[in-house]
Amino acid sequence: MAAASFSFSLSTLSPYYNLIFTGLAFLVSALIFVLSTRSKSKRLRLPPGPPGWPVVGNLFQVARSGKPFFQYVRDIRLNYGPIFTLKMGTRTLIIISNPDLAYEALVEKGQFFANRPRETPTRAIFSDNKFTVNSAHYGPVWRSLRRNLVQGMLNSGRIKEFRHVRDLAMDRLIDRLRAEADSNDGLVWVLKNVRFAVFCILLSMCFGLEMEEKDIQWIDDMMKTVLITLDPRIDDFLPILSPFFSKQRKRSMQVREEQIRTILPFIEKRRSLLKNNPETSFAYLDTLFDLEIEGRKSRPTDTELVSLCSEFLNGGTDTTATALEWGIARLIENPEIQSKLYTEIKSKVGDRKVDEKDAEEMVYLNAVVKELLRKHPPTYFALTHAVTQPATLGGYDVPTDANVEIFLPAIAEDPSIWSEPEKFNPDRFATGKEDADITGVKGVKMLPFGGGRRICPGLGLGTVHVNLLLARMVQEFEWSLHPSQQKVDLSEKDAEEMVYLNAVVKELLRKHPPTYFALTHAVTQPATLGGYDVPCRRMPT
Ligand code: HEM
Repeated sequence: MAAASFSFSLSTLSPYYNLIFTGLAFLVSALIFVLSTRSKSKRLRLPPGPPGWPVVGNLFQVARSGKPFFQYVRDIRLNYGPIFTLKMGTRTLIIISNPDLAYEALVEKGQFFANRPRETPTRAIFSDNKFTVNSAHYGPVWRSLRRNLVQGMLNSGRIKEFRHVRDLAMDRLIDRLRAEADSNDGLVWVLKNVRFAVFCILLSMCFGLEMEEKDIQWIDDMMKTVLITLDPRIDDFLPILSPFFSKQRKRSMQVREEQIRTILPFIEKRRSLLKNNPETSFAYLDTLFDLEIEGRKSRPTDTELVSLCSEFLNGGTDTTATALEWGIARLIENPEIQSKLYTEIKSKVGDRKVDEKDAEEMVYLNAVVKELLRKHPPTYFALTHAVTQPATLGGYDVPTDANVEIFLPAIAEDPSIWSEPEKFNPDRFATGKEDADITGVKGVKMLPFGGGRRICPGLGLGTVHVNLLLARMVQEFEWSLHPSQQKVDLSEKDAEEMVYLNAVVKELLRKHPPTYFALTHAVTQPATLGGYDVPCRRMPT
């Protein structure tokens, strides 16, 4: 779901530094809270962690480190081991970075670790008080919503029914890339284009309506605004400061109203389409209108429908686009892998367009995608889990109000389960020398879709999208670095931005230039661009 469950960065915090210190001086009532939590945690045997300050815990240590949160976690785990505690204001984070502990939590003790922590007030506004699959407590509402999503929409039969939608979106994506390259000296913005293609597919699956491009863009812009609004704020960790954030709360309410105003007309359109033409082809929304929720008499309200549709649209958009951007970057960095992949596609389909059935059967393609998801899980932290009742993990206590975070890169980098884990090497899977069950059921080696009872229900659809997009993009174009760049930027700063999807959207639009990759169009003869040789291998079909 759009992805990161928890994000925290210096830039998030620094503007509030003075405010917090001043605020704390006269918020004496906080002491009551401190005393009560301290006496409670004394009785618990929490995993070790850096000593924190009263009230704020480790909040400022993380901020002062000047590192992105994921980097702070990466470093600090060397001191505190595979399970440790960070106190972020009123929130207790228990961070796991070891496959056995992840297995213990998600599989062996899956029924206890299947909850979500309490939501921030902003998140509660957008989930309509935990009425989405992702946000719902582990209980009857979650069961009803998840069963409906999986059985009604994300099972393999249903996914196949929407094949024509994907084919159309792929053709449009290729056309857009080509047009952008033609008008821009061969440069294209991978993330933006792929994101839009996936968004179109999900939109069509959700509403089943013909939409004009301007409407699609309008909804997409709205969704991005929502993601930005959901960015964590300091008062999420220190609710006592919330009086200082009334402006931001007001803004959240406005964005929510805007979201409802944007989505509701399409819900109404679908309602009337179903009424006038009951034979019309199926859409996810149809399963929601009359959905019976365990333990509740009423059907979902209009605003709840808005939240559920938004969840569907957001769940697989940024995650898939992020995977693809990493994929293209890795292929540029490793031309021999790109070449091998192209050869496999060519020998499988000749000059015909590669389709998803072909993609399913291609051993090397599947190996590339698996290696991609191992090396670059689109979310660095599998979404935050919480326990339904006090539990233990690795011999430590886990209280019900703790956020349990699984730090996925640590598992991908673990030399005890992967040979040369730092290397991007699809052959590890293609040759069968190494393998992994990505659901984690048979043992945890990689968890790009999370695991246990809350495992991503879009695993099948997400995999189809990544496979098909990569296959089509490699079949149609040869990907190479623009001459203005010396090497592919695979720095973890980018990775961090990709994890924190809210930030990606914001940062990419505001600060960063598009990710520029050059497309080569000539094959019959070598070409030059800006005075440099452009390697040419084939003509786009
Ligand atoms: C490459 C694509 C995708 C990736 C990498 C991905 C990743 C994830 C991850 C890591 C989780 C957290 C699992 C956990 O809590 O342990 C998750 C949950 C979820 N994902 Fe995905 N996802 C993808 C595509 C999709 C798609 C296409 C949809 C729906 C259209 C979707 C809908 C959801 C939902 C609803 C949840 C919450 C499940 C629950 O709480 O029960 N995802 N996803």
